[in-house]
Amino acid sequence: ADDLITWIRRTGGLVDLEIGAVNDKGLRGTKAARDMKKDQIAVHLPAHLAIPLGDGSVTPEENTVILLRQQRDHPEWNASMLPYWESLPRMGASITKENMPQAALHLLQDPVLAASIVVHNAYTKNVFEGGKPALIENFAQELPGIDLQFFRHLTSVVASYAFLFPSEDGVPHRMLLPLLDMINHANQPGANLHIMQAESGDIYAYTLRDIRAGEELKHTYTTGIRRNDHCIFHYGFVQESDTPALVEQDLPAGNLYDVSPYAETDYDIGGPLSSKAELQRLQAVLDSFTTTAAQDAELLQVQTPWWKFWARGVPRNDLERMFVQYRMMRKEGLHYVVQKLKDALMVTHEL
Ligand SMILES: C[S@@+](CC[C@H](N)C(=O)[O-])C[C@H]1O[C@@H](n2cnc3c(N)ncnc32)[C@H](O)[C@@H]1O
Repeated sequence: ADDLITWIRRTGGLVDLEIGAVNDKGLRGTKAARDMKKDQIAVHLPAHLAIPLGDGSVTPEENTVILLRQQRDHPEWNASMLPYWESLPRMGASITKENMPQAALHLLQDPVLAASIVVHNAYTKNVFEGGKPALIENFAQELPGIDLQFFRHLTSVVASYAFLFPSEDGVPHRMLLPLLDMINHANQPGANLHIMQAESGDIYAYTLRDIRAGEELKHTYTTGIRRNDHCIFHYGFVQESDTPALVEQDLPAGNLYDVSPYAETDYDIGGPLSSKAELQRLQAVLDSFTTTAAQDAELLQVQTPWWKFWARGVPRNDLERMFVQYRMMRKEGLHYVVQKLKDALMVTHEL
């Protein structure tokens, strides 16, 4: 952390934050080093430290090939970026759709999300094996030393660490941004930082409100991850929310790639989704699970006796616990909305 911060300062940047563990699981993130006022600059990253990748439509696999070629073709630049490469997560520490282990996917109790992860895993492998000849025909020949496992890992990092910014030509473009990619995500209104690119190309992270020393700094990632199915798929984590929330695919017109135009408030009395048909649809989703939210909560209890580890369905590591937590929170969201709908339909005498 110190090397990275020193390097950025030495190369013309400004850093006014700390890097460290931000929760009891040791998640790495950033914190305010002192009390900060609204509109203060926490990081100024000079344009020359940004690593440009493809435009917004380019896949993480293609961006990874772009990055590997850049490293190979510009050895001096590659060496100068060493503090950044060293700050990136080691193999096994970044888990997303590109490299998520498949054996435990059934714990999600979400066949659509599980299948999409399997398909994406296969796509990454296919690119590595030359299935997209226009991109790269033979990894071993062109980029010796890069095996499938490393390609999956780097693609996962590129997918979950790159930033997407609007540009003057109207085509958004992606970049890797040292240090700024250590800042974790929060949905609005939980974020306290905003990251933007100035006309000069320099990038700034500035405070959205007053922040106390030691508070974690968070910004809202530009890849939409408001809901947990998107969050697991693209970033490999789940977010807790104050009120139980639905996942994207449980909302009409929502799926893993599209954001639904609806939200929980649309189930309020008189709202566009306040109907008996919606109640039946959501109740059917809830009834389709093989465990209840309460049973899931029990499985997640930390003091699981060792002998229960061998019982079927008990999560045995952080990834498995996250999968169980995902399905538990999904059910809680469904319960919450089903109850809300029942109340609304009682009032309007539709139930
Ligand atoms: C751009 S990185 C952020 C820095 C990262 N925590 C690290 O140690 O390098 C994105 C990754 O951080 C983790 N992450 C980001 N926001 C999070 C949050 N609110 N809760 C838990 N993990 C989060 C996820 O693993 C995600 O894929």
